[in-house]
Amino acid sequence: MTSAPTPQRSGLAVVGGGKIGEALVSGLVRRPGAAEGIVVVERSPERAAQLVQRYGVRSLDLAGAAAACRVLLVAVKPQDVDALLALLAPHVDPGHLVVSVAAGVPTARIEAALPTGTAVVRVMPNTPALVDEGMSVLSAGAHATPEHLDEAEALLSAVGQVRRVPESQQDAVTALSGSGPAYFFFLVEAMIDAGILLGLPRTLAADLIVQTALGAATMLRDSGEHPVQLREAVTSPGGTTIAAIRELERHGVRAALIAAIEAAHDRSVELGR
Ligand SMILES: NC(=O)C1=CN([C@@H]2O[C@H](COP(=O)(O)OP(=O)(O)OC[C@H]3O[C@@H](n4cnc5c(N)ncnc54)[C@H](O)[C@@H]3O)[C@@H](O)[C@H]2O)C=CC1
Ligand SMILES: O=C(O)[C@@H]1CCC=N1
Repeated sequence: MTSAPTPQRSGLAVVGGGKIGEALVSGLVRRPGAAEGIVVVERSPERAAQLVQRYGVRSLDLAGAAAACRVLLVAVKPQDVDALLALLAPHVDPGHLVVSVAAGVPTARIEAALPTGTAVVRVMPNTPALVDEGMSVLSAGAHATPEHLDEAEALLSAVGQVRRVPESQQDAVTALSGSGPAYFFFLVEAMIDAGILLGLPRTLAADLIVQTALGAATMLRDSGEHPVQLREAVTSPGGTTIAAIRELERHGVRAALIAAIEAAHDRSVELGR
């Protein structure tokens, strides 16, 4: 008996057009001609219409998207993944690659809900994909080949950097780079508040801090120096910076950051159960 031929498809379906779904779509459509190959599947019709209007992508239901697209990118909340996979499973065949960005959810749980042998790649992206400065970290499921990983990497490298890790490291990755942008935004927000306390206009305080964050991030990336060296270069003997650093240490900011990131890791593990 010969099995039915696997359909040849191209294209990407983003299932779940929320915050990260939009960040990925917005970056991916910047490639010339890409928008016509991108489909969104969104539970909310209003949200679907918004994404179609903003990015020129198509909106289809799950069956239509699975028929049209090779890569099915699952971007719903971890709590909604099981319900979604139950709806998706009847439409998945060996010609598909399923990519999940759901925090914490192991590839084994996704594979168990889909036809036996389905190729699954777990990815932790982050929202700076919106500006092509994303950090996406990939892990292969049991049936994903190096070619599947290459395919997922090619997709995500359009919106920033890509790394590969064993899946056992994904909860830590989620806590660092997945949630990471929020920590920096929080820090920036607090620093702007400090400017307000010191009597600066809010717009000036924001301009000073955003440019300082950008400059510091660029130095971290490009100087080849360790963060400690860069911080020491700012910290003049008997000066202003050491007065601030002493307060940061006195308030346990280093320990607070470590504890916060550990809490994010633990929540990722919990979401995966
Ligand atoms: N927001 C972020 O920075 C990141 C989020 N993630 C992961 O991405 C996933 C989505 O997160 P967000 O975008 O923040 O959530 P969100 O709540 O903004 O978006 C989820 C979207 O999925 C849609 N949806 C739910 N069930 C659906 C279904 N059955 N069919 C079609 N659409 C459906 C919802 O209407 C909503 O628009 C989560 O699993 C999260 O762990 C991963 C990395 C970063
Ligand atoms: O907060 C969350 O659960 C998601 C996963 C990583 C970033 N946002």
